[in-house]
Amino acid sequence: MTPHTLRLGTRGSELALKQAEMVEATLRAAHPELHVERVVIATTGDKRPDLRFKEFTDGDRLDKGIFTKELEFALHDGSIDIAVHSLKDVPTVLDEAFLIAAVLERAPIEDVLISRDGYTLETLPPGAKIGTSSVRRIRQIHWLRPDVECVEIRGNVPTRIKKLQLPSDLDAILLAKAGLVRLGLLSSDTGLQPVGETDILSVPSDSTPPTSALISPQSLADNISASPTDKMSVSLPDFPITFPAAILPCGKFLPAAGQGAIGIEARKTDSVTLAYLAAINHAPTFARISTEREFLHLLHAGCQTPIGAHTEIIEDTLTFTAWVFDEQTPDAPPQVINTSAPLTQPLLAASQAAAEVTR
Ligand SMILES: NCc1[nH]cc(CCC(=O)O)c1CC(=O)O
Repeated sequence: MTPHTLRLGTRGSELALKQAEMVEATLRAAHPELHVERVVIATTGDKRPDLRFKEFTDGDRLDKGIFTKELEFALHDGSIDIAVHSLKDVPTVLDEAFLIAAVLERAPIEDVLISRDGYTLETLPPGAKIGTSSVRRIRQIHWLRPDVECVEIRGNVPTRIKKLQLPSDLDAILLAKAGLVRLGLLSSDTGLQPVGETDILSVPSDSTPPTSALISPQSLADNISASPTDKMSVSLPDFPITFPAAILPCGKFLPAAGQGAIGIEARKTDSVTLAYLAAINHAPTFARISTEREFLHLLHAGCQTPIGAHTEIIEDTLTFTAWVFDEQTPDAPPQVINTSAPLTQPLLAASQAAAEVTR
């Protein structure tokens, strides 16, 4: 019998191809008999790297699907069976013929500040210029550090990193940790060690004081602010400069809905494909992204709306935090919303949160 072939549509960026590879590997592991064929499709967002996000319009409305539309055309005409997306780029309202049928296990969801001089959000000098085109990142930066300036940049992940090279008027850029990890560009700074390890090693073996006495409050503070989990570096192959990178913890800086998740879109009527996908879906990730995307949907928001969203699963409970910035009032602080719901009811955490938003 000839094996069943599943045609997988993806964008052609380095990150998209990496993510397509991950989906292919997961499908093959679950279905060794399946033949997966890759189809690379350029999207409007890829074809016009010169345009700013605001300049993509569909009729007179902002085009929300610049990285997804062409993949959906191919799903429609049957030239592909599944479309692989960075879920945060996928509009929350899909064509009624399609659904997000599965997600892979989520990567880290944080944003990362990459700079030439090893800045953190706190140590950026006044007047520093930060490259990002995301309204969510711009509003959070403006709120947390009104004295620094955001500058629009576009391009794929490596292109943006290279924009930090001198002569550049950028002091830092913001990117998602997920993309850096998937492209293998992020590494821990080896000079930094976790709290405890260095101090304990320096103790003579014949004395055994309690470990707490070995670490002064100051060294603890230094270690916490420079722990290897939040101080890292970014380097590109074939590029001479390594840039320091600071991970922005989710308690301080909120990611986008769906950040770090890879979504697989399929035709609702294609039961054969849906069965293949059901077997690879990562249920906890699916619950989390369902809350995050439903919240945006209820607020009629897209990826170009200034909203930060963060879910966590704690035992059988899904907790949700959202920061909603008012689009009309650039200096206003966000509304901060916290809800939780049973893990089995992710949409409830979203509807309760949406009901709390006043506007
Ligand atoms: N809008 C671009 C985009 N879409 C997904 C990612 C990164 C991977 C992810 O968040 O899943 C990026 C780049 C970035 O924000 O740094």
